[in-house]
Amino acid sequence: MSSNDKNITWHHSGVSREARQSAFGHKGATIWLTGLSGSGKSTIAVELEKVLFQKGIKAYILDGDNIRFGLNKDLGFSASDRTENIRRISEVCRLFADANIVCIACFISPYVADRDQARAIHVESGLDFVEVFVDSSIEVAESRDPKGLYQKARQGLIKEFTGISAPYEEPVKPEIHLDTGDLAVNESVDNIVEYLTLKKII
Ligand SMILES: Nc1ncnc2c1ncn2[C@@H]1O[C@H](COP(=O)(O)OS(=O)(=O)O)[C@@H](OP(=O)(O)O)[C@H]1O
Ligand SMILES: Nc1ncnc2c1ncn2[C@@H]1O[C@H](COP(=O)(O)OP(=O)(O)O)[C@@H](O)[C@H]1O
Repeated sequence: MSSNDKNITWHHSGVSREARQSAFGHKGATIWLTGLSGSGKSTIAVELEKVLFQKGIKAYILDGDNIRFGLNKDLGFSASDRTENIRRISEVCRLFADANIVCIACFISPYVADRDQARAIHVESGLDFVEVFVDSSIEVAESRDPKGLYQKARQGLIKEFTGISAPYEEPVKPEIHLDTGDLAVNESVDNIVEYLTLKKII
């Protein structure tokens, strides 16, 4: 069903993107962190948000666990629920980026097609989308196990757990690839900040 079949109309803002960029002194964008549970997405996001904030850049984290407390509390971890989770999040990220915020999205987002769709809706709106592969081996992620979830998954207490009993499709061509088994948190953050600077997003 097209939008017109539903009798809905797109309303345009009276404030241009250029005016927002000029007022904020930087662009909006979505930094999309993808990786296994325990790979370091949230840890890197928190440090990145602090660094950006200290530079006067408007940044905000959207994190998988948090979003699942509210907006997506109706969704579980089946493949179709994960796809719907990422679809909704992608739309929210687009709104943040359009509002000229640097939106830091931390979601396992295990499927290439879902991440490609997230990228596509940004590109069609003329917004930057930076895919960051937060890469650690399953062994490293499991040894960290900050929430004890791998242990529960191994015991069969959590079904469809990513990396154990559900798939993770690695990014094909991410803008940034961080090996968190090798890089310290501040080095990962520096990598992202350097990229944003190079691309004149900040
Ligand atoms: N079955 C299963 N598989 C993976 N993760 C699980 C599962 N059940 C609960 N959790 C917790 O949910 C967090 C992942 O949510 P996401 O919204 O990022 O997942 S997804 O992108 O829809 O795959 C994930 O957060 P992170 O550890 O920060 O990645 C877990 O805390
Ligand atoms: N180099 C590193 N980069 C990121 N996290 C690391 C690193 N080394 C150890 N850790 C630890 O690994 C855990 C990663 O957990 P978290 O950030 O919640 O991952 P995710 O959000 O991907 O599930 C944290 O306890 C963090 O302190």
